Amino acid sequence: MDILKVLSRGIKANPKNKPHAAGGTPQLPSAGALPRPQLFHDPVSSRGKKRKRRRDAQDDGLEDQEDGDVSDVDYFAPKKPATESAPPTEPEDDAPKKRKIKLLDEEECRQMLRSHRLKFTILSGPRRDEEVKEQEEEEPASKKKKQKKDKTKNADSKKDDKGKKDEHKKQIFPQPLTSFGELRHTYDVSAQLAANISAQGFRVPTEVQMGSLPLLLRPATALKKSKSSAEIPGIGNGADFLAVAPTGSGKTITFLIPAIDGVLRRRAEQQQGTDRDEHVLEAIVVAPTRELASQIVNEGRKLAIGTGVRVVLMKGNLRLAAEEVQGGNKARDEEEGSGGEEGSEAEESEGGSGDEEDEEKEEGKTSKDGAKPLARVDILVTTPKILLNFLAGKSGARKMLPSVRSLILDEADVLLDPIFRKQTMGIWRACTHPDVSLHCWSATMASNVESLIIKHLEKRSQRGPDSSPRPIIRLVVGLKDTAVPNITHKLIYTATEPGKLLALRQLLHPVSSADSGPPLRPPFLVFTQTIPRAQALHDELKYDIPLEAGGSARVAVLHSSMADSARSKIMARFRAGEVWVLITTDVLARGVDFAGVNGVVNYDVPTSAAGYVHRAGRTGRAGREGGVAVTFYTKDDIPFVKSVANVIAVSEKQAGEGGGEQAAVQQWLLDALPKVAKEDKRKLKVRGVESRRAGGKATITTKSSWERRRENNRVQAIEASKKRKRQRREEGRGEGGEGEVEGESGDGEWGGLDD
Ligand SMILES: Nc1ncnc2c1ncn2[C@@H]1O[C@H](COP(=O)(O)OP(=O)(O)OP(=O)(O)O)[C@@H](O)[C@H]1O
Repeated sequence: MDILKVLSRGIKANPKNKPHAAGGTPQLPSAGALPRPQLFHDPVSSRGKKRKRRRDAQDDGLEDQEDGDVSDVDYFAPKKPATESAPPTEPEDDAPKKRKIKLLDEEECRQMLRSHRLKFTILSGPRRDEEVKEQEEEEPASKKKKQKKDKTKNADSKKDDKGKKDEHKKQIFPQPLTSFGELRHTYDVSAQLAANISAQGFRVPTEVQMGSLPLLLRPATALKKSKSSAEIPGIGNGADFLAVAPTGSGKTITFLIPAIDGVLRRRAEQQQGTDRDEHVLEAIVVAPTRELASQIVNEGRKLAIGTGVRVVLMKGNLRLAAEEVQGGNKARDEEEGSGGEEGSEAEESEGGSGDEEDEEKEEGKTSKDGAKPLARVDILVTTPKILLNFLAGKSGARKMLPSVRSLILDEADVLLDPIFRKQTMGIWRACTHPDVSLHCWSATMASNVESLIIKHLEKRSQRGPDSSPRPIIRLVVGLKDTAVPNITHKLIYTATEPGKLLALRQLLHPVSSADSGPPLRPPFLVFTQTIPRAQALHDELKYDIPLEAGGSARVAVLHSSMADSARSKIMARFRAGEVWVLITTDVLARGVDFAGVNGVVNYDVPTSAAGYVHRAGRTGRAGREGGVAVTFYTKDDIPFVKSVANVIAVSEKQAGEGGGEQAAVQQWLLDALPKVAKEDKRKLKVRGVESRRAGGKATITTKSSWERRRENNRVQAIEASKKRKRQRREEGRGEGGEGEVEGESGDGEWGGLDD
């Protein structure tokens, strides 16, 4: 069925839209035939060396397939849930045999990393011996200075800190992963894990995979050819890691592969005759919403098929192996953060509250059933609060998770934002293994969040002699972190709210609206600021799809105050292509991967630049081109639209389309938009545009307030006229039936207009 044709509801076909008008199979842009998962591949001419294409990589046949036809890939197929019992895709014996691969020298690494816009920086780390000496010599002097000048104390220590950090901020050039085949040959991952990765059908690693996997799997091998790495103390113990990479760039498998590999390796080291039934909780992945957590579990299970590694979603009734300690950490909790202080709207917008309510209900069941057997878990995936509830324990006792070696924060910036900070820090503190590593992932990372991570990691590394010192390494993919370079952006001004709804309808019926922006083809996501607005928009749009095309079932709404089961059903229907227009709040803005989504509509402007990046990033996944993000703004948004306009301008620049007539954001607009004060930005992030909060202009309708008032007056006038008629009739009856006609004119009907 031609979706576009049906949606156009019989309007004459625009000859410009030939393929669809002709009734041909629609080529849905985001499901296009040539997904290039790599976003950047610049020619690098510096230092006169050209990138060599290695023989070994060609042998794997992976690079050669990069440009192959993948039109057979069905992006609308529902995501297959991974089941534990599924047979291994490739038995160990049939897995590719290991081959030795020559490592690139440092200059080759540098060239290749630069060409893919990968930048590794050491943010902090243990000092070299000579540095420690130097610092000790300086210390007494700086102490005196501190006592002397109380006022300048903070400024001085900040300067010192900055100096120290800068000293350590050096770049490194680890081996890039040029093909997935290298995981087995060079980085020694298990044959089964390698087979599971290959079964996913990925052909080339994305940039974040290219950069991170060698370093996270085998840091010693990844840095073997790097002369500068000899000067990085502690690198042999691995690294705490921060990765900032574009939306849809495959971060999920990038953190899951090392987590699964870590479990398998330790098993192999500890018990030679591996007992597959013994499970020790080794890694925790924290994600902000239930939808994202379930998706990660599903991805993890696909990678873990046949390895014996159990990837489990945290539930309220799950009992984990934990160590109980007396006395709470209340004081520290309070000191750490202001969890929840930002108010319910912010929690809703990030999916905090709704999930947690459901989880709390489940938790109720747990407490009655204390004797449940321990869950068999190697890798736990959780939202913050449900795990924290488990850890909180009763009567002052607090549970710790000493076996956890790796804490992974997906969407780390939001997990360390005040909304979730207290909960996330609580989980981090419960991971008491001296060598626990922290890996943070996101498409956006504000500098204050990065500083917070560094501060806590540094504090932690000073804890005691048991912990092995290691550096903190940051990887940034791309020129700037706040961009979505591979999609088309549109910023559309409508003077009023009703105008916005009309414009959205035109996008739904693109044939009739040649100049209302790019045609949007279903499926697409529509984001609103609040739950009431999402519901109201759903009410407005649900009858827009004709019955013969599926009618109201094609439009759905999903938000955090819905029951968990309803949310899951809608997710499944959207993934299966049954729902074409999904109206939602920021609960689906982060992490959720719908491969076939062609467009994103910001019906309400996102409340921050990061918010825009994540929403827009729901389309154009894995480098697919053709995705469109349309953002509407009205008068009310003008004070806040600059951050979104900036992201669009940067995205176009990264894509090499900056400036010119075609740019979605012209320079004059950037210049004209007012700058937002810091305090207003903060308020906007927390509360959104004030007038759209419930009680303000939460209602969504095509009618202007003037029209609505006129309609209301008309109804009242008709009522009044009828009443008068009745009265006169009664009076006439009393006075002999005179005067019935007089006064029955339209005067009454229009009389209410001036009130
Ligand atoms: N090497 C690859 N080649 C092609 N597709 C890939 C590759 N790696 C991952 N993918 C696919 O890319 C899509 C996006 O991946 P993923 O959800 O991990 O992105 P992400 O970086 O976490 O995005 P976000 O920042 O939005 O959370 C998924 O459908 C995944 O299966």
